[in-house]
Amino acid sequence: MAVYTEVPDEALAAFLSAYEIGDLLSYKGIAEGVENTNFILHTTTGSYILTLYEKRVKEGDLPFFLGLMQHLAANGLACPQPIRTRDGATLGRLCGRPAVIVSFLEGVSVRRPGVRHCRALGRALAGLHAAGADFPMQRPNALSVAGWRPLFEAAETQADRVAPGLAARTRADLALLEESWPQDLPGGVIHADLFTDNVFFLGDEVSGLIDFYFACTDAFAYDLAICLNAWCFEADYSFNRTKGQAMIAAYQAVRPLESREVAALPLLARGAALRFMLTRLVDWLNVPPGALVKPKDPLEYDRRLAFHRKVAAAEEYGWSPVAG
Ligand SMILES: Nc1ncnc2c1ncn2[C@@H]1O[C@H](COP(=O)(O)OP(=O)(O)O)[C@@H](O)[C@H]1O
Ligand SMILES: N[C@@H](CCOP(=O)(O)O)C(=O)O
Repeated sequence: MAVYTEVPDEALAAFLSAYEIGDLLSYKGIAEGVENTNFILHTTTGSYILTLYEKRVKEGDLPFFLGLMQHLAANGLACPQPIRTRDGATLGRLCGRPAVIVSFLEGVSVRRPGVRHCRALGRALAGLHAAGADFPMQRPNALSVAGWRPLFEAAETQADRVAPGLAARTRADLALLEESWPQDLPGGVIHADLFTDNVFFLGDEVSGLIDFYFACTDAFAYDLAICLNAWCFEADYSFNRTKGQAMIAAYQAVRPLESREVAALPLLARGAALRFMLTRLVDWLNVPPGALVKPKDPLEYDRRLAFHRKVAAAEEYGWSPVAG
Protein backbone atom coordinates (compact mmCIF):
# COMPACT_ATOMS: atom_id res chain seq x y z
CA MET A 1 0.00 0.00 0.00
CA ALA A 2 1.48 3.33 -0.98
CA VAL A 3 1.16 5.51 2.07
CA TYR A 4 4.61 6.87 2.83
CA THR A 5 3.43 9.83 4.88
CA GLU A 6 0.92 9.47 7.70
CA VAL A 7 -1.40 12.46 7.97
CA PRO A 8 -2.85 13.29 11.43
CA ASP A 9 -6.56 14.25 11.47
CA GLU A 10 -5.82 17.78 12.72
CA ALA A 11 -3.26 18.44 9.98
CA LEU A 12 -5.73 17.26 7.34
CA ALA A 13 -8.51 19.45 8.79
CA ALA A 14 -6.24 22.51 8.71
CA PHE A 15 -5.21 21.74 5.11
CA LEU A 16 -8.81 21.28 3.94
CA SER A 17 -9.94 24.52 5.55
CA ALA A 18 -8.33 26.42 2.64
CA TYR A 19 -10.68 24.71 0.12
CA GLU A 20 -14.36 24.98 -0.64
CA ILE A 21 -15.03 21.30 -1.13
CA GLY A 22 -17.54 20.86 1.69
CA ASP A 23 -17.20 19.06 4.99
CA LEU A 24 -15.07 15.95 5.28
CA LEU A 25 -17.19 12.82 5.78
CA SER A 26 -14.44 10.18 5.59
CA TYR A 27 -11.01 9.52 4.13
CA LYS A 28 -8.66 6.62 3.70
CA GLY A 29 -5.24 5.75 2.29
CA ILE A 30 -5.27 4.21 -1.19
CA ALA A 31 -3.66 0.80 -1.56
CA GLU A 32 -2.71 1.11 -5.25
CA GLY A 33 0.22 3.09 -6.57
CA VAL A 34 3.87 3.08 -5.59
CA GLU A 35 5.13 6.61 -6.12
CA ASN A 36 3.15 9.03 -3.97
CA THR A 37 0.92 8.98 -0.93
CA ASN A 38 -2.74 9.08 -1.96
CA PHE A 39 -5.93 9.39 0.05
CA ILE A 40 -9.51 9.33 -1.11
CA LEU A 41 -11.61 12.02 0.53
CA HIS A 42 -15.40 11.90 0.74
CA THR A 43 -16.94 15.26 1.50
CA THR A 44 -20.42 16.72 1.42
CA THR A 45 -19.75 17.84 -2.19
CA GLY A 46 -18.35 14.57 -3.57
CA SER A 47 -15.12 12.54 -3.78
CA TYR A 48 -11.59 13.84 -4.26
CA ILE A 49 -8.04 12.52 -4.33
CA LEU A 50 -5.45 14.03 -2.01
CA THR A 51 -1.87 13.41 -3.16
CA LEU A 52 1.29 14.06 -1.14
CA TYR A 53 4.28 14.01 -3.46
CA GLU A 54 7.10 11.70 -2.42
CA LYS A 55 10.73 11.11 -3.36
CA ARG A 56 10.69 10.82 -7.14
CA VAL A 57 8.56 13.87 -7.82
CA LYS A 58 10.57 17.09 -7.83
CA GLU A 59 8.74 20.09 -6.47
CA GLY A 60 9.97 22.20 -9.37
CA ASP A 61 8.15 19.88 -11.78
CA LEU A 62 4.77 20.29 -10.14
CA PRO A 63 3.74 23.40 -12.13
CA PHE A 64 4.31 21.33 -15.30
CA PHE A 65 2.19 18.41 -14.07
CA LEU A 66 -0.62 20.52 -12.67
CA GLY A 67 -0.63 22.88 -15.68
CA LEU A 68 -0.66 19.87 -18.00
CA MET A 69 -3.70 18.30 -16.34
CA GLN A 70 -5.54 21.62 -16.62
CA HIS A 71 -4.52 21.97 -20.26
CA LEU A 72 -5.50 18.41 -21.22
CA ALA A 73 -8.87 18.69 -19.51
CA ALA A 74 -9.51 22.01 -21.27
CA ASN A 75 -8.79 20.17 -24.54
CA GLY A 76 -11.34 17.46 -23.87
CA LEU A 77 -9.26 14.74 -22.21
CA ALA A 78 -10.78 13.05 -19.15
CA CYS A 79 -8.08 13.47 -16.50
CA PRO A 80 -7.90 14.69 -12.89
CA GLN A 81 -8.41 18.41 -12.38
CA PRO A 82 -6.41 20.18 -9.66
CA ILE A 83 -8.81 21.85 -7.23
CA ARG A 84 -8.09 25.45 -6.26
CA THR A 85 -8.12 26.84 -2.74
CA ARG A 86 -10.20 29.94 -1.98
CA ASP A 87 -7.03 31.92 -2.78
CA GLY A 88 -6.69 30.29 -6.20
CA ALA A 89 -3.70 28.05 -5.39
CA THR A 90 -3.55 24.44 -6.65
CA LEU A 91 -0.39 23.47 -4.76
CA GLY A 92 -0.16 23.39 -0.97
CA ARG A 93 1.89 21.72 1.78
CA LEU A 94 0.82 18.99 4.15
CA CYS A 95 3.03 17.17 6.66
CA GLY A 96 6.09 18.72 5.07
CA ARG A 97 5.16 17.45 1.61
CA PRO A 98 3.90 19.30 -1.45
CA ALA A 99 0.24 18.31 -1.72
CA VAL A 100 -2.73 18.77 -4.04
CA ILE A 101 -6.37 17.80 -4.21
CA VAL A 102 -7.63 16.64 -7.59
CA SER A 103 -11.04 15.64 -8.90
CA PHE A 104 -12.07 11.99 -8.62
CA LEU A 105 -12.58 10.07 -11.88
CA GLU A 106 -15.14 7.29 -12.25
CA GLY A 107 -14.16 4.02 -13.87
CA VAL A 108 -12.17 0.89 -13.20
CA SER A 109 -8.76 -0.19 -14.39
CA VAL A 110 -8.42 -3.60 -16.01
CA ARG A 111 -5.90 -6.03 -14.67
CA ARG A 112 -5.82 -8.32 -17.70
CA PRO A 113 -6.54 -6.17 -20.73
CA GLY A 114 -8.17 -7.79 -23.76
CA VAL A 115 -7.82 -6.82 -27.40
CA ARG A 116 -10.70 -4.33 -27.10
CA HIS A 117 -8.98 -2.58 -24.18
CA CYS A 118 -5.74 -2.34 -26.17
CA ARG A 119 -7.67 -0.85 -29.08
CA ALA A 120 -9.35 1.72 -26.81
CA LEU A 121 -6.00 2.53 -25.21
CA GLY A 122 -4.36 3.13 -28.61
CA ARG A 123 -7.09 5.63 -29.46
CA ALA A 124 -6.84 7.32 -26.05
CA LEU A 125 -3.05 7.59 -26.31
CA ALA A 126 -3.27 9.33 -29.68
CA GLY A 127 -5.96 11.59 -28.17
CA LEU A 128 -3.61 12.48 -25.34
CA HIS A 129 -0.80 13.32 -27.78
CA ALA A 130 -3.19 15.53 -29.75
CA ALA A 131 -4.63 17.24 -26.64
CA GLY A 132 -1.11 18.08 -25.42
CA ALA A 133 0.02 19.47 -28.78
CA ASP A 134 -0.09 23.16 -27.86
CA PHE A 135 0.85 22.85 -24.19
CA PRO A 136 3.48 25.57 -23.82
CA MET A 137 5.66 24.06 -21.05
CA GLN A 138 8.52 21.61 -21.59
CA ARG A 139 9.89 18.96 -19.28
CA PRO A 140 12.80 16.81 -20.49
CA ASN A 141 12.38 13.11 -19.76
CA ALA A 142 14.65 12.45 -16.77
CA LEU A 143 14.04 8.72 -17.22
CA SER A 144 15.11 8.54 -20.87
CA VAL A 145 18.34 6.89 -21.98
CA ALA A 146 20.66 9.35 -20.18
CA GLY A 147 18.91 8.57 -16.88
CA TRP A 148 19.33 4.80 -17.08
CA ARG A 149 23.05 4.44 -16.33
CA PRO A 150 22.84 6.13 -12.90
CA LEU A 151 19.99 3.76 -12.03
CA PHE A 152 22.01 0.78 -13.21
CA GLU A 153 25.06 1.90 -11.25
CA ALA A 154 22.93 2.22 -8.12
CA ALA A 155 21.80 -1.41 -8.48
CA GLU A 156 24.65 -3.11 -10.36
CA THR A 157 26.45 -4.81 -7.48
CA GLN A 158 23.24 -6.30 -6.10
CA ALA A 159 21.47 -7.14 -9.36
CA ASP A 160 22.59 -10.77 -9.47
CA ARG A 161 20.99 -11.32 -6.07
CA VAL A 162 17.67 -10.65 -7.80
CA ALA A 163 18.37 -12.95 -10.78
CA PRO A 164 21.57 -14.67 -11.91
CA GLY A 165 23.17 -12.85 -14.85
CA LEU A 166 20.91 -9.79 -14.51
CA ALA A 167 23.84 -7.36 -14.15
CA ALA A 168 25.61 -8.61 -17.29
CA ARG A 169 22.57 -8.62 -19.58
CA THR A 170 21.44 -5.23 -18.31
CA ARG A 171 24.93 -3.83 -18.89
CA ALA A 172 24.85 -5.11 -22.48
CA ASP A 173 21.34 -3.74 -23.16
CA LEU A 174 22.30 -0.38 -21.71
CA ALA A 175 25.44 -0.09 -23.84
CA LEU A 176 23.51 -0.96 -26.99
CA LEU A 177 20.69 1.45 -26.26
CA GLU A 178 23.06 4.30 -25.35
CA GLU A 179 24.80 3.72 -28.68
CA SER A 180 21.70 3.55 -30.85
CA TRP A 181 18.87 5.39 -29.07
CA PRO A 182 16.69 7.05 -31.73
CA GLN A 183 16.93 10.84 -31.79
CA ASP A 184 14.73 13.59 -33.22
CA LEU A 185 11.54 11.57 -33.57
CA PRO A 186 8.24 13.47 -33.66
CA GLY A 187 7.34 14.36 -30.11
CA GLY A 188 5.58 16.51 -27.60
CA VAL A 189 3.83 15.81 -24.31
CA ILE A 190 3.85 12.11 -23.44
CA HIS A 191 2.37 10.36 -20.40
CA ALA A 192 5.35 8.01 -20.01
CA ASP A 193 3.63 5.69 -17.49
CA LEU A 194 0.35 4.69 -19.11
CA PHE A 195 0.11 1.30 -17.43
CA THR A 196 -3.21 -0.44 -16.93
CA ASP A 197 -3.56 0.98 -13.40
CA ASN A 198 -3.48 4.50 -14.81
CA VAL A 199 -6.34 4.01 -17.27
CA PHE A 200 -9.98 3.82 -16.22
CA PHE A 201 -12.70 2.15 -18.26
CA LEU A 202 -16.47 2.31 -18.20
CA GLY A 203 -17.52 -0.68 -20.28
CA ASP A 204 -15.14 -0.97 -23.21
CA GLU A 205 -14.42 2.75 -23.41
CA VAL A 206 -11.64 4.66 -21.69
CA SER A 207 -13.26 6.95 -19.13
CA GLY A 208 -10.15 8.64 -17.79
CA LEU A 209 -6.37 8.74 -17.57
CA ILE A 210 -4.57 9.44 -14.30
CA ASP A 211 -1.09 9.73 -12.79
CA PHE A 212 0.67 12.34 -14.92
CA TYR A 213 3.72 12.47 -12.65
CA PHE A 214 6.12 11.01 -15.20
CA ALA A 215 4.69 13.12 -18.04
CA CYS A 216 7.36 14.90 -20.04
CA THR A 217 8.40 16.08 -23.47
CA ASP A 218 9.63 13.13 -25.52
CA ALA A 219 8.99 11.02 -28.62
CA PHE A 220 5.34 10.05 -29.17
CA ALA A 221 6.39 6.59 -30.37
CA TYR A 222 8.21 6.01 -27.07
CA ASP A 223 4.88 6.45 -25.27
CA LEU A 224 3.38 3.86 -27.61
CA ALA A 225 6.34 1.55 -26.90
CA ILE A 226 5.70 1.89 -23.14
CA CYS A 227 2.06 0.91 -23.69
CA LEU A 228 3.00 -2.09 -25.86
CA ASN A 229 5.13 -3.30 -22.94
CA ALA A 230 2.51 -2.66 -20.30
CA TRP A 231 -0.59 -3.91 -22.14
CA CYS A 232 0.33 -6.51 -24.75
CA PHE A 233 2.31 -9.19 -22.91
CA GLU A 234 0.59 -12.28 -21.54
CA ALA A 235 1.15 -13.76 -18.10
CA ASP A 236 3.75 -16.15 -19.59
CA TYR A 237 5.64 -13.12 -21.02
CA SER A 238 4.77 -13.93 -24.62
CA PHE A 239 3.92 -10.86 -26.69
CA ASN A 240 0.33 -10.91 -27.98
CA ARG A 241 0.63 -9.56 -31.50
CA THR A 242 -3.16 -9.29 -31.89
CA LYS A 243 -3.24 -6.88 -28.96
CA GLY A 244 -0.29 -4.95 -30.34
CA GLN A 245 -1.98 -4.75 -33.72
CA ALA A 246 -5.22 -3.45 -32.18
CA MET A 247 -3.36 -0.81 -30.16
CA ILE A 248 -1.13 0.41 -32.97
CA ALA A 249 -3.93 0.46 -35.56
CA ALA A 250 -6.20 2.46 -33.24
CA TYR A 251 -3.33 4.88 -32.52
CA GLN A 252 -2.62 5.23 -36.24
CA ALA A 253 -6.28 5.89 -37.03
CA VAL A 254 -5.77 9.19 -35.17
CA ARG A 255 -2.06 9.81 -35.77
CA PRO A 256 -0.29 7.68 -38.40
CA LEU A 257 3.29 6.81 -37.49
CA GLU A 258 6.05 8.15 -39.71
CA SER A 259 8.40 5.59 -41.29
CA ARG A 260 11.25 6.63 -38.97
CA GLU A 261 9.03 5.98 -35.94
CA VAL A 262 8.12 2.55 -37.30
CA ALA A 263 11.80 1.74 -37.86
CA ALA A 264 12.63 2.86 -34.32
CA LEU A 265 9.86 0.90 -32.61
CA PRO A 266 11.91 -2.22 -31.68
CA LEU A 267 14.60 -0.10 -29.99
CA LEU A 268 12.01 2.10 -28.29
CA ALA A 269 10.19 -0.95 -26.93
CA ARG A 270 13.43 -2.43 -25.66
CA GLY A 271 14.42 0.86 -24.05
CA ALA A 272 11.00 1.20 -22.42
CA ALA A 273 11.35 -2.26 -20.90
CA LEU A 274 14.83 -1.44 -19.64
CA ARG A 275 13.60 1.82 -18.07
CA PHE A 276 10.92 0.04 -16.03
CA MET A 277 13.19 -2.86 -15.15
CA LEU A 278 15.76 -0.40 -13.77
CA THR A 279 13.41 1.76 -11.71
CA ARG A 280 11.77 -1.37 -10.32
CA LEU A 281 15.17 -2.89 -9.55
CA VAL A 282 16.31 0.18 -7.63
CA ASP A 283 13.01 0.28 -5.72
CA TRP A 284 13.16 -3.48 -5.04
CA LEU A 285 16.58 -3.10 -3.47
CA ASN A 286 15.66 0.03 -1.48
CA VAL A 287 12.25 -0.34 0.15
CA PRO A 288 12.04 2.46 2.74
CA PRO A 289 11.81 1.04 6.27
CA GLY A 290 8.24 1.11 7.55
CA ALA A 291 6.70 2.14 4.21
CA LEU A 292 3.41 0.48 3.39
CA VAL A 293 4.35 -0.33 -0.19
CA LYS A 294 4.74 -3.50 -2.21
CA PRO A 295 7.57 -2.94 -4.70
CA LYS A 296 6.94 -4.06 -8.27
CA ASP A 297 8.86 -7.02 -9.65
CA PRO A 298 11.79 -5.98 -11.88
CA LEU A 299 11.98 -9.46 -13.40
CA GLU A 300 8.66 -8.92 -15.21
CA TYR A 301 10.59 -6.46 -17.36
CA ASP A 302 13.74 -8.57 -17.54
CA ARG A 303 11.51 -11.21 -19.18
CA ARG A 304 10.03 -8.71 -21.61
CA LEU A 305 13.58 -7.68 -22.52
CA ALA A 306 14.29 -11.29 -23.53
CA PHE A 307 11.52 -10.92 -26.13
CA HIS A 308 12.60 -7.47 -27.35
CA ARG A 309 16.19 -8.63 -27.90
CA LYS A 310 14.97 -10.96 -30.65
CA VAL A 311 12.71 -8.47 -32.43
CA ALA A 312 13.96 -7.21 -35.80
CA ALA A 313 11.02 -5.16 -37.09
CA ALA A 314 7.89 -3.30 -35.99
CA GLU A 315 5.69 -5.93 -37.67
CA GLU A 316 6.53 -8.24 -34.76
CA TYR A 317 4.67 -5.79 -32.47
CA GLY A 318 1.65 -5.86 -34.80
CA TRP A 319 2.44 -2.77 -36.86
CA SER A 320 1.13 -2.70 -40.40
CA PRO A 321 0.84 0.23 -42.84
CA VAL A 322 -2.21 2.46 -42.45
CA ALA A 323 -4.76 1.45 -45.09
CA GLY A 324 -5.26 4.47 -47.24
N1 LIG B 1 -8.28 11.23 -9.94
C1 LIG B 1 -8.49 9.99 -9.51
N2 LIG B 1 -9.74 9.47 -9.54
C2 LIG B 1 -9.98 8.23 -9.03
N3 LIG B 1 -9.04 7.44 -8.49
C3 LIG B 1 -7.78 7.90 -8.45
C4 LIG B 1 -7.44 9.19 -8.96
N4 LIG B 1 -6.12 9.38 -8.76
C5 LIG B 1 -5.65 8.26 -8.17
N5 LIG B 1 -6.64 7.37 -7.98
C6 LIG B 1 -6.52 6.05 -7.34
O1 LIG B 1 -5.31 6.04 -6.62
C7 LIG B 1 -4.44 5.01 -7.08
C8 LIG B 1 -3.01 5.48 -7.03
O2 LIG B 1 -2.85 6.62 -7.83
P1 LIG B 1 -1.54 6.87 -8.68
O3 LIG B 1 -1.60 8.26 -9.20
O4 LIG B 1 -1.36 5.77 -9.69
O5 LIG B 1 -0.45 6.74 -7.55
P2 LIG B 1 1.12 6.71 -7.66
O6 LIG B 1 1.52 7.97 -8.36
O7 LIG B 1 1.57 6.63 -6.25
O8 LIG B 1 1.49 5.47 -8.43
C9 LIG B 1 -4.95 4.69 -8.48
O9 LIG B 1 -4.65 3.38 -8.89
C10 LIG B 1 -6.44 4.91 -8.33
O10 LIG B 1 -7.04 3.79 -7.76
N1 LIG C 1 4.21 1.93 -13.69
C1 LIG C 1 5.48 1.76 -13.05
C2 LIG C 1 5.53 2.23 -11.63
C3 LIG C 1 4.82 3.52 -11.37
O1 LIG C 1 3.66 3.16 -10.66
P1 LIG C 1 2.25 3.87 -10.91
O2 LIG C 1 1.39 3.26 -9.88
O3 LIG C 1 2.55 5.32 -10.76
O4 LIG C 1 1.81 3.49 -12.31
C4 LIG C 1 5.88 0.28 -13.05
O5 LIG C 1 4.98 -0.55 -13.25
O6 LIG C 1 7.05 0.00 -12.83
